[in-house]
Amino acid sequence: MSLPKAELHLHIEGTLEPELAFELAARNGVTLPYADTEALREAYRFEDLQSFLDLYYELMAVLRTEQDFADLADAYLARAAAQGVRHAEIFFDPQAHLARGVSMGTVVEGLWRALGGSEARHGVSTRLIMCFLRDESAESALAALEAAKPYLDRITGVGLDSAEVGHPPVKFREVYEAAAALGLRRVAHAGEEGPPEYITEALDVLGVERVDHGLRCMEDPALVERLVRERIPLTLCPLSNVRLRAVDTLADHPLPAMLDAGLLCTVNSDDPAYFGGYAGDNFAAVQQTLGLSRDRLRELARNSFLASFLEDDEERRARYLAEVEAYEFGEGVL
Ligand SMILES: Nc1ncnc2[nH]cnc12
Ligand SMILES: [Zn+2]
Repeated sequence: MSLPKAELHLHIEGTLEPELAFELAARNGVTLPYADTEALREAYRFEDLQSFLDLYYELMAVLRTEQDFADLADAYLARAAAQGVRHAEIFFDPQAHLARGVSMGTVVEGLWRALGGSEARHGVSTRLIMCFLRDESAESALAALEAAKPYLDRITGVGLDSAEVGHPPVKFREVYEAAAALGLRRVAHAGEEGPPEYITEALDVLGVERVDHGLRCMEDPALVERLVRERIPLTLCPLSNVRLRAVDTLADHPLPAMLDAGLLCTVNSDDPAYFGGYAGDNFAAVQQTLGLSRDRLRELARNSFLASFLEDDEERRARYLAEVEAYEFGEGVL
């Protein structure tokens, strides 16, 4: 058995494994500019966030039908379940699909085909969070929010992702106000490549309840103190940080210092098909390389459920938390 955990920072488009990419390309008559899965994997050497995003958006061309999105999400849920994920709050990037002529309905209905059966098939409860692309305009984000209105019973919240530097949270003030008025929960990527000020702005201007990454808060002690005091969860993604060079090596990752500072940290996979591992792989990597104790690992698992949007199902949250406390570390994968 694996350590029970919630995954709170996961881009469903970032779970597209090379094998599925080629299968969907064949199914949809799309030609990929790579000879085979090996050649594609060769392209997974990133300099920074942008070099990853270029490939991430390019490969989305294979996602065209409801069934494609269902197959993508079902494959993720199977992998996540095998690594102890009991609850997943899943990001998707509607603007990247709308721009290719794929409708919001196709995306949401397709994802829902997998998410709706996830508890029965995989034992994983789910939530869906639509992200705005911060390198696109606020008007484009508002149009995506408008297109999502018929599907709001399936969408728990909004997020903000894509190229961070030069696109501060304040650009999306009105969009987040509109999302809040619709009853949506709010999160945003901040402090991955961008400065600590973006984290403060996401909290103060966008009203986010959780910060995705938030790594660079460590450059500002007053901000760390505030995040600790207000119990703001951070969804860290250690293997992503190494692959996108937010840290030099995993051994340099500030996770232990962040936990020592009292921050409410969680460990997640971000875009596991591209960054070398799913949720359990990220836990195993930080255990092995950063030497986290079992108490720390249990704390990370506990935090993941505390930080999750399970307010509408506190009974379930309590059950998951009890599973974390009862977990016995052994030979199994984390
Ligand atoms: N790590 C990341 N940062 C920003 N945008 C993303 N979109 C997918 N993965 C992302
Ligand atoms: Zn992310």
